Amino acid sequence: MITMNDIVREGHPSLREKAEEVTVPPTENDIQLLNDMLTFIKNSQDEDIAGQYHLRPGVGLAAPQLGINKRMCAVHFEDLKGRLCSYGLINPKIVSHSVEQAYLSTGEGCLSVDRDVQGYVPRNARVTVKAIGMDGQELKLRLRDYAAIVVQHEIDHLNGVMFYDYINPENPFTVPDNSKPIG
Ligand SMILES: OCN(O)CCCc1ccccc1
Ligand code: NI
Repeated sequence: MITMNDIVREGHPSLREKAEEVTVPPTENDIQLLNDMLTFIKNSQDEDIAGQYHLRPGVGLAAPQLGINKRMCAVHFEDLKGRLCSYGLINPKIVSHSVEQAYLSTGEGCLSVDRDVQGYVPRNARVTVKAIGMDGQELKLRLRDYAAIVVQHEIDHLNGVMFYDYINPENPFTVPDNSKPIG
């Protein structure tokens, strides 16, 4: 099972590289890895398992965080309206997005960042994502607010982008005019 020892931290090159497209159709190994990533996220949200294996709770994980430079990521969380959002995404691509931006009022964190980085992270409030799912089929997701923020955080990892790259260095709590707080 994936544990925190498998997650690379800041300074590891794979967090700043562009990950490679997964060949289509994905191999059994690709699907198995995505399953393992999804299982890690679920485990990290289970008090008992997380306590036993010292897992930091997370709502997503991207393959580069395991030092694997493949365009794969997984998300598993309930959005602020209690809707379950659980996906393994292969070669995800944002095909369109809103002009309006959104940011988590709590700021963001990252399993690959062992420090607290304060500040707002402005992102697209709504995104349309095309990807290949765990079943090898093409899927299209229309996401908004919290779900849009989490999936953008993960897709950023596939492009070597970290959440704090978006924080305004002069004033970390300034946000663009056309952005709204989430949560
Ligand atoms: O890349 C996954 N990750 O490091 C875990 C935390 C994910 C995450 C946290 C806050 C806002 C959006 C996404
Ligand atoms: Ni992260």
